[in-house]
Amino acid sequence: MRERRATIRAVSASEIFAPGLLDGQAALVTGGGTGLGRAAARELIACGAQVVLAGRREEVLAATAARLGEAASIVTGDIREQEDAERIVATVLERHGRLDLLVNNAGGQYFTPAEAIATKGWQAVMRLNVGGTTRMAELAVERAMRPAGRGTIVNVTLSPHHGLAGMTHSSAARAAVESLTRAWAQRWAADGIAVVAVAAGHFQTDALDKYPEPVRASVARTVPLQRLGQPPEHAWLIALLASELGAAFSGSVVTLDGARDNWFGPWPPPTLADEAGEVPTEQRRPAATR
Ligand SMILES: CCCCCCCCC/C=C/C(=O)SCCNC(=O)CCNC(=O)[C@H](O)C(C)(C)COP(=O)(O)OP(=O)(O)OC[C@H]1O[C@@H](n2cnc3c(N)ncnc32)[C@H](O)[C@@H]1OP(=O)(O)O
Ligand SMILES: NC(=O)C1=CN([C@@H]2O[C@H](COP(=O)(O)OP(=O)(O)OC[C@H]3O[C@@H](n4cnc5c(N)ncnc54)[C@H](OP(=O)(O)O)[C@@H]3O)[C@@H](O)[C@H]2O)C=CC1
Repeated sequence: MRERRATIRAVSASEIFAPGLLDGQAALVTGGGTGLGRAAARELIACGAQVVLAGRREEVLAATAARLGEAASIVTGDIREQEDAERIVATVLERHGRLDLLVNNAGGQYFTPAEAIATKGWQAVMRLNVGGTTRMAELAVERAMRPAGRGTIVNVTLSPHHGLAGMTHSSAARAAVESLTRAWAQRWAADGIAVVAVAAGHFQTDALDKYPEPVRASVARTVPLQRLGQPPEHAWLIALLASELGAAFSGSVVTLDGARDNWFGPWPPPTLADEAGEVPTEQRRPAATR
């Protein structure tokens, strides 16, 4: 069996963790087809886990799974919808009979001044980042982790510790996820479940292409390391938290932001505002790709 796996292995061994760190584990990564989710899935597989990638776009998930090999499989669904979320968790259990790790990675927002956020836009960001994250966590606990008496939930958030003046909806949503992480860690401790949040700074994924160019250009220069985070660095932290050490972090928010946070300074940002004080906003994704 070992030999067979070696011949069909699509993901090379972890660069930093011992082989077999996560052997036998089943993981669910929401938003696993792209960016940080894809990198996490790759590292979890490199450490021995079986990984189910969830998201709304089948072609994106399928392309990633093809690159990751047979330890990866996909399930489509929208985590904002209860039926979809239930089906996602049920699919993991049908395939693997267990769910050891939920990486609650699907999330996002758009960049715009607070006063320009429509009620519907505020609700859209809350439904995804707070509602979707909560729904997935509760389903994973009820259907898989509590019955098994073990499990780990990693909530991927973006670090809002200075407040996100250009994304106030996400600032509130991510702060809520941090608070929920602490509360869930207490609530589910007796069930053997660890809950941790990873508060990320700026990582070089395709998703950053959607932010206004002047914003992107200025960011790397303001990180002490003078560079953006790389997805494998984020993925290594996810794998570490999936290991036995994860339990010791339960209730913690681990900040991985190069000491930059996602925001600092006044509004409007002097480097972005034009003479009238206007700041570039974000274009919407074309409907077909949303
Ligand atoms: C280095 C660089 C550093 C850049 C600066 C700092 C970056 C910090 C680092 C963080 C990086 C990341 O998080 S990177 C990850 C980014 N990835 C994502 O954001 C992907 C997921 N995001 C999304 O799907 C969307 O942003 C989200 C709003 C959450 C959901 O969109 P949907 O269209 O599905 O939402 P719906 O429920 O249909 O509601 C749509 C309503 O939302 C509002 N709305 C949605 N997009 C809008 C937009 N662009 N401008 C205005 N309004 C918008 C409108 O009111 C819409 O109503 P109508 O007008 O009536 O339709
Ligand atoms: N890149 C960065 O610098 C940072 C990113 N983050 C956070 O990390 C996470 C991943 O970011 P990143 O990889 O860069 O960005 P992406 O936009 O590539 O990732 C978002 C993923 O979530 C999926 N998704 C979005 N909405 C839903 C939904 N309603 N149901 C199911 N899946 C959904 C998307 O797939 P699909 O559209 O097919 O559903 C996509 O795969 C996000 O939560 C992001 O906010 C935090 C800090 C920094």
